[in-house]
Amino acid sequence: MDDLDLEKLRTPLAMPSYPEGFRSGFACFVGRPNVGKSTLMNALVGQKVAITSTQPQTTRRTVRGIVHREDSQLIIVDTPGLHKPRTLLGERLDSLVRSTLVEVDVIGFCVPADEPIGRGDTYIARELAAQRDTPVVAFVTKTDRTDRAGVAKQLVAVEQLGEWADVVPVSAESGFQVDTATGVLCGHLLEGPPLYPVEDLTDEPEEMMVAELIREASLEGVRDELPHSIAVTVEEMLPREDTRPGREMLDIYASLYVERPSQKAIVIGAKGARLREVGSVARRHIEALLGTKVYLDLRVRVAKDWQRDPKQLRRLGFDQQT
Ligand SMILES: Nc1nc2c(ncn2[C@@H]2O[C@H](COP(=O)(O)OP(=O)(O)OP(=O)(O)O)[C@@H](O)[C@H]2O)c(=O)[nH]1
Repeated sequence: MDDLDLEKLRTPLAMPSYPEGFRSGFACFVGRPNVGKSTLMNALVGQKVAITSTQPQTTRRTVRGIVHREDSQLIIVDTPGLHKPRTLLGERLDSLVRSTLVEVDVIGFCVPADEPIGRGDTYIARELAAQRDTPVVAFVTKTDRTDRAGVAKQLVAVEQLGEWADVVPVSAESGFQVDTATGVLCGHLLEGPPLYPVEDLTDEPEEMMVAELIREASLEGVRDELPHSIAVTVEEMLPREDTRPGREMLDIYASLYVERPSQKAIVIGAKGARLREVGSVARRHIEALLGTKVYLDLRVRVAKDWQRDPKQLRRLGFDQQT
């Protein structure tokens, strides 16, 4: 325990062991609205949907789901811009979309089996062709909505739209080829360790996410002074009672732990100014991610040398990763 390397735990969150040849990485789904991206993603992820912002890479993205397999871990990221037809079908893809397409290891391009290919599909296909460094798997979705001949015809049509690493027919509704879809995507990941521990994300994904957002905000500007000394726990997350419809509010009580009183002073700042800023930045991010108004009660506590104390580590949620 004493030799626990927290840096390692964080990026990536370490798991005890993983099989040789294990693959891990990121994917995103693109396609015009209503083609079944979200449904397919949920089908791939199954029960293990986890919304989190914990981000082993440099740029923060919202993780929509994580597919855990024995031989691989596929992390599906969400790109807000990809869901906005105006952005996607407009004159250009915005930079967020472009940067996501470049950052992920594999892109899933969705075209429904039961609709003729239209301008929207062609436009996206052209844009994807420009992503030369990232493999694109084309999915012909909603195959349950047409017959075999219809699916075959659409497979040919999609094939001709661009240079795809694979073209896979799939139905999220019936489950047809869902495992194959996962397998094909995972086949494009690089060898590497799991980036997220299974239990953490399935247990309390939202608390984890909130804690991570607070930790991120608290490190802003003091990374050099307090590189690994801050841990955050979320004590309680409760919907506020007696709110009027449309004015729902989530009360979040969180503690921010530092190791020494001197660090506490840094985090709090002169007359509490820094802590207020941390709270307000974190709150904005939490609200954006959870889609609800948030009241954030943030306390700074000193947990003396928490990095060296097994009990403290357990309390701060690091025990499962050792
Ligand atoms: N029959 C059938 N319906 C599906 C399937 N996949 C998705 N749908 C339906 O198609 C509609 C659109 O699915 P979504 O997953 O929301 O599509 P999307 O591409 O994420 O849509 P946007 O969020 O608007 O971009 C929903 O009504 C789904 O229930 C499928 O495999 N079979």
